[in-house]
Amino acid sequence: MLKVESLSYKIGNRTIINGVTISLRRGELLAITGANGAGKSTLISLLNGEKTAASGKIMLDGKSVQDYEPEELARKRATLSQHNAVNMAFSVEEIVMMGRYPYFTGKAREADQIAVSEAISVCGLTTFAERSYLKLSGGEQQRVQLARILAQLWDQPGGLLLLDEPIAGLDLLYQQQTLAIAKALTRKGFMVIAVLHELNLAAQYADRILMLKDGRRWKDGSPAEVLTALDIYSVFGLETEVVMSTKTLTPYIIAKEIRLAADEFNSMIVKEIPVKSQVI
Ligand SMILES: Nc1ncnc2c1ncn2[C@@H]1O[C@H](COP(=O)(O)OP(=O)(O)OP(=O)(O)O)[C@@H](O)[C@H]1O
Repeated sequence: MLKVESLSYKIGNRTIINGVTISLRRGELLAITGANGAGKSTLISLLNGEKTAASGKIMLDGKSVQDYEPEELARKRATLSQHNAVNMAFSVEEIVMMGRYPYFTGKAREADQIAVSEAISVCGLTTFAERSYLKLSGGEQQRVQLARILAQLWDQPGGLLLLDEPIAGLDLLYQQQTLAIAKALTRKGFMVIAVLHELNLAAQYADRILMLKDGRRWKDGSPAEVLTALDIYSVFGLETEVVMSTKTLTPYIIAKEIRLAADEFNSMIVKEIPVKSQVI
């Protein structure tokens, strides 16, 4: 179980995350959503230990994350980040094997090889295994990174997967496939937290949604509780129509088209921005 209590984070005088509380049980998928700059990635960085909170507590399976040995934590918690800088020509298999580094020193064991090959196949990458990571498309690289973190927690049901925009840049099939994998993992007992901008996919796959606004919890609950037209307008400033699917009982969001008349468009252009002249 993950228990996050009153987490706050500041940069200078600005509070980026303000008293966020999360409670997540094994087998649950929580989607975090909110406008650009709301603090979603910062919250993921606090949860994965990349950033340190100014105040608050993060408890994983009854123990503060600060009290874990780094390797023990790496076997319980894995993160798919938005930015994965790889500069060397590793193969797909080698990148996925990096997920197993917390388990061995020197030579990978048979269990590590199995975890890597199974994670690769779940992510539909079997035919890519030998290819150079650097020569893959952005979406393909994203799938390799997903396979890497799956390999990391492969034999650790109950582990926590933190996914920061896991479907950004993926095609229609792999968006669904990625969230289906996340959902299937929750059925095995994993906990998943995924930052998602696509509200309809969040409604389709998440058990709960945490909506953030300006670093604070705006609302937390089932997709039907959180994704109301009023809440979406309050958080994103966008008018939508929310239709309830009678089959799945999940909300479906249809954004109202924003039509800009010529004069409205022109009024958005700020004229006479002072341009710094170059002194030669
Ligand atoms: N290093 C930094 N210095 C100053 N401000 C920062 C820094 N990193 C993040 N911020 C600010 O913190 C706020 C939250 O950023 P964060 O990346 O967490 O937002 P987000 O909700 O993930 O946004 P997006 O949907 O655009 O990815 C933003 O206003 C951002 O400008």
